[in-house]
Amino acid sequence: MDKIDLVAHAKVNLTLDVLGKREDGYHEVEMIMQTINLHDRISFTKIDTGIEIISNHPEVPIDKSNLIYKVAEMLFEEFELTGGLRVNLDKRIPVAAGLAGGSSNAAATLVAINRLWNLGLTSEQLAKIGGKLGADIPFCIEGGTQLATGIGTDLKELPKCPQLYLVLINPPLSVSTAKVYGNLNLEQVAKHPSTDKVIKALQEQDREVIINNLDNLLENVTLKFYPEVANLKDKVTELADKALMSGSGPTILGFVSGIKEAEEIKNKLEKELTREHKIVVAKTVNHGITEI
Ligand SMILES: C[C@](O)(CO)[C@H](O)COP(=O)(O)OP(=O)(O)OC[C@H]1O[C@@H](n2ccc(N)nc2=O)[C@H](O)[C@@H]1O
Ligand SMILES: Nc1ncnc2c1ncn2[C@@H]1O[C@H](COP(=O)(O)OP(=O)(O)OP(=O)(O)O)[C@@H](O)[C@H]1O
Repeated sequence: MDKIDLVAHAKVNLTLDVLGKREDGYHEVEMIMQTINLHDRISFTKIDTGIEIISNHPEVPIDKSNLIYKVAEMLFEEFELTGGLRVNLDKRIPVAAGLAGGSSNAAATLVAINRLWNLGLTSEQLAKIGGKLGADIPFCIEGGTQLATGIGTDLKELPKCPQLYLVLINPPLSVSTAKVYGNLNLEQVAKHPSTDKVIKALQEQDREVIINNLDNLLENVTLKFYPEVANLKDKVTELADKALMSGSGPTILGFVSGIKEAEEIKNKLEKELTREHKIVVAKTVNHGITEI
């Protein structure tokens, strides 16, 4: 096999709790991660030599700083692979949005190289390698609905989430995940997410309880530093059943009961917000990286 085409999905955090800070600067988290249908398409082709990235998105680096490149380079060295790799990235997931776009691309690269070079690695082994390059990468491989603990790389499969519909609003600003974690003062946090309640609701397939308990502790930092994100959340709160920030932000998610409601909010916000806002209707899916 010389070529493989993969779909790399975005993720949202249904809950995101931070339990403490570790000595290495990273934070202990507890979060329920969920894959959504918004995705990039990536084509991987074996070539004679080198790692080449072609992308349709001006904000995505195509040099060594691309997570795709980092994963490929790491695997080529670790497994002494011969030949090279050309990667054609059709980017649809907004960049630096809190949707794990780069991490998902990295997860796809692990899956692609494993298949193209017949490495025979299991998903768990790929996740372990991916975790060295980014905390969200292991989740993106299998995706679905999972509980992530440790720095986000210890994963436990949860009951599948009942289908949720949402509208994503990505405002035109980049948020640094490191800056958000770096400015978190846990002593000032009044309330932590009810992760256990959401896990129980997943077991009982109770959509209403899930929606009512969606919660992200990092909103304490991002909404404070970026008032425009706080305003956007207020706006979405008025329109959707529940508004929530994704990851470290700045994307705001509006959860609704169906696709029609999501489309209505999208149409309304497209008239009210500047054209630089990316607005996408999405739904939850139960799988991670998939072959086209
Ligand atoms: C915010 C989330 O996206 C939620 O899923 C993740 O917790 C972060 O995942 P990520 O972007 O893949 O994170 P990484 O690329 O590994 O780390 C980026 C930066 O975030 C901070 N970081 C990340 C994860 C973690 N558990 N504690 C942290 O303090 C560190 O400063 C790190 O330098
Ligand atoms: N394949 C990639 N796709 C998108 N961005 C990438 C990629 N590789 C490296 N980057 C860099 O990573 C930065 C963060 O982009 P990304 O879309 O992964 O953020 P994110 O969705 O906030 O991630 P997370 O939710 O995991 O914190 C970008 O500004 C970009 O320079």
